[in-house]
This record gives sequence, structure tokens and C-alpha cells, in this order.
Amino acid sequence: MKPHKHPEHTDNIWLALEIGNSRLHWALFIGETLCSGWDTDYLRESVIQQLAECQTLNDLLEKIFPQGESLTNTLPLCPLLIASVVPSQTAIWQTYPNTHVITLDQVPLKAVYSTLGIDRALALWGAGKTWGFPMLVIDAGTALTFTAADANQCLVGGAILPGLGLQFATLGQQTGQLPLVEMQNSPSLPPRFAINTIEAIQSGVVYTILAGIKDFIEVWLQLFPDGKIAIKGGDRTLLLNYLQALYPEITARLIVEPNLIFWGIQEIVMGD
Ligand SMILES: Nc1ncnc2c1ncn2[C@@H]1O[C@H](COP(=O)(O)OP(=O)(O)OP(=O)(O)O)[C@@H](O)[C@H]1O
Ligand SMILES: CC(C)(CO)[C@@H](O)C(=O)NCCC(=O)O
Ligand SMILES: [K+]
Repeated sequence: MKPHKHPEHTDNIWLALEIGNSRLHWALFIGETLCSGWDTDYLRESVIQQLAECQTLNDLLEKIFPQGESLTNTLPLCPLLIASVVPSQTAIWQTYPNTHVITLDQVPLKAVYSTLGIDRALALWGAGKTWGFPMLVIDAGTALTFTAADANQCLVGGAILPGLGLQFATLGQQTGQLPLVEMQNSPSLPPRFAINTIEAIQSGVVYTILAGIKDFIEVWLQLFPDGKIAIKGGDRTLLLNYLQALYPEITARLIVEPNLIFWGIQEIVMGD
């Protein structure tokens, strides 16, 4: 998706950038309103350096979308709020003049540990402030993560495992005779007991991830019977379709929201 709105109130425009392990996620805000969100690949370092020379938001958006449409009006460069879990990328983006990198100490979540990923903290904060605590966030991204906070907005903790794409990739790359299985966007589940290699890999990865998600949700609801659960990340739709087929009651409880990190950033930037 590309920005298509033509903002009228130009003084409170800002951009949010989430630097993930696979790609970039963008949001264009006017004040508290998220006008547009979109994903891109990583940008080449030379392109990022050119951003520093941009005079207007229009120039900037043209760099971010070389083939994209641009805004009609000429707006000054706006602030860029960055949440990154890729330090080498964060450094490159500092060349943009109006950059603010969000750090863990800016997230009001209590009892965090120092190496907690900023994406996990922001997504949990955004979800909890929007739908209430206790909150469990499932991020089906490059890594699949569970991150939870109690009613006092204290981190309960969580878990990290390789995401769907990473599981397929490592099997293909680190073995002698397993093929690289592409992410199947087919909504139907693979056969449980497969009799060919590709479906055996699909079965193994998909059913164990789904069983793992179900197990974490069940334990979460034992701990916090009125706890809420939100899911985000690039594999959310695929996993939701599968979860719906296998565990419809659990799936009905899930809040699906790709922009949780942006809601977290918005909460912190705009305050209460
Ligand atoms: N167009 C796409 N490009 C890349 N990955 C995609 C795309 N569409 C779906 N995916 C899936 O999204 C997953 C990555 O999720 P996502 O984009 O949320 O991760 P990320 O934000 O880059 O990484 P992180 O987990 O560090 O936040 C991959 O496993 C992949 O299967
Ligand atoms: C787990 C990932 C990779 C998920 O994007 C990121 O949040 C991260 O690098 N976290 C640091 C380790 C932690 O959260 O405990
Ligand atoms: K790493």
C-alpha cells in the first residue's frame, strides 16, 4: 500500500518506520491519525543518504517510492520516528536530519529486561493501551514471539522462536537433501501424515507452530482468564486461517492488528 491521502493540515505530519529483520514497515500520521501504512524492502544505503538532502516531504516520499505517486502539495520535511531491531540499519537512518530513534526506556511498560526487543515492547504497549491489559501479543514475523503484560502493565515475559519463513529456510539451507519450501499461501492445511518431502516439511513446521501457539494461548488464559490476545506480523493471515480451521474457539478471541507497533509509537509520541 502506498500513501494516497493528500494531507490538508500540514504542520503535524510525521512518519513512523519499523525496521524489522526482513523488511521495513512505514506509517504516515497526521497528528494521532494513522493515514496510511505500507511495507517496503530495505533501502540501499546510497538512497538513505540522499534522504538527508531532501528539502520536502514530497522529495522524501519519492525516494521511498521511486515508482510511487507523490503528494501534490509541497510540505516541509517531517519528523521520522524509528523503532528498529536491526542496529546496523538504525545507524544508516541517522543521516536523515529529523530522526528520533525510540528506545526501551521511553516505553512505560514496567519490569522490562534490558535486552527486550523494542518491537515487542511497543507492540505490547500499543495493544494494551488500545484494548486493555492483561495483554498477550503474538508477532508472527521473521521471528515468532509471544510477549505479555499483566493488569498492572508489568511485563510477564514471553518466548522467541524461528518464524514460519525462517523454519522453512533453515531446513532448506542447513540440510543435504531437503528442498527450500516456499511459503505456501494456500488457505488449506497440509496433510498431517505426509507421504512426500515437501508436504512432510509443511506438516512439521505448520502443525508444530499451530500447536505451540495454541499451547501458549491456553497457558496465558489459565494465568489470566480475562486476558486479551492480539496478533500481528507478516504471517498473521496465513496462521489465522489455519488456526480458524483447527481451533475456532481460540481464534475467535484473537485481535488481529498489523499496526500494533505504530499504535505503541503513537501512544508514546502523543502522550495521554
Ligand atoms: N511481501 C512479503 N515480504 C516479506 N515477507 C512476507 C511478505 N508477505 C508475507 N511475509 C511473511 O512475513 C514474515 C515476516 O514478517 P514481518 O514482515 O512481520 O517481519 P519483520 O517485521 O521484517 O521482522 P521482525 O520479526 O523482525 O519484526 C515472513 O515469514 C514471510 O513469510
Ligand atoms: C525477537 C525479535 C528478533 C523479534 O523481532 C526482536 O524483538 C529482538 O531482537 N529482541 C531482542 C531479544 C528479546 O526480545 O528478548
Ligand atoms: K542477530
